[in-house]
Amino acid sequence: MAEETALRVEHVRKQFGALTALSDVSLRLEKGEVLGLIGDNGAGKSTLIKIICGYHQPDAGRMFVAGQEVVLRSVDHARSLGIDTVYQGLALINELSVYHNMFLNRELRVGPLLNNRAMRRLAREHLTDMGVNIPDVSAEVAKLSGGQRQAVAVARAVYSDARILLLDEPLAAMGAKEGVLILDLIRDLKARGDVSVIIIAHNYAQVLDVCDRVNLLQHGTITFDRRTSEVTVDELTELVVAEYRRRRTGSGS
Ligand SMILES: Nc1ncnc2c1ncn2[C@@H]1O[C@H](COP(=O)(O)OP(=O)(O)OP(=O)(O)O)[C@@H](O)[C@H]1O
Repeated sequence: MAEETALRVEHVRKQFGALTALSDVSLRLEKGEVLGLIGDNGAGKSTLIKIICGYHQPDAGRMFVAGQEVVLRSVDHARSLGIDTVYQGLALINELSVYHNMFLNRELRVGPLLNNRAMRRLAREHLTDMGVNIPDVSAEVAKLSGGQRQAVAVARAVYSDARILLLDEPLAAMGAKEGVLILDLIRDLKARGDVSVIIIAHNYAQVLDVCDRVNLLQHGTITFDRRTSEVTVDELTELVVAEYRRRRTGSGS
């Protein structure tokens, strides 16, 4: 059978000086799947995402992309393998237009000149394709709402042929309306079936709403892996709270 697992992480460990951020993390992401990564503050979620996107190198462990083992040297290297990340508020250049942002570092040209007309048209088409409503792609990104900015960042990552998309708290600090826009975008991606997504989120209701599976990261390892159809918000909350209580009372893990 063809390899359907988009990403496999095996026994990854990451140390920052004396601090063990990840002790032994293994996870898998199936093709077309949306995986929610949850865990308390400081559990190591961002560290894991930064390893998968090539920003940090792990101290131990292995990674496989579509069945092939990879040793990521950098974010660019990961990107060349179709792994792209969207960080909250970090992805775009505010002073540039929506379409310039979408073609950043891969501008279309006619000879030495920028082909603005083609970039505008393709940006518009692509955003419409993804169900993102941006009235004017020539507008500066600074003029967009937080949700629209996030949507443009996701669209850019997808447009760049990302096959594995890592969203680090895409819904944080967002209004209800903007949150819905991003959730819809993630649903559209899921419907396409060729992009696999890992989302870090603190809102368990949203995780259950949009993800196929959820992984809980606790004391440097994945302690819970379940299909979202088989778990409730209360169960997830209880798992995290129980761990928090254990730590506070010092009764070990
Ligand atoms: N570059 C770094 N240098 C030193 N320590 C780090 C570094 N990055 C993360 N850490 C530490 O590693 C641990 C895990 O941090 P990480 O940001 O991965 O957690 P998180 O689960 O994403 O937390 P949050 O939900 O609060 O964003 C924390 O104790 C953090 O202080």
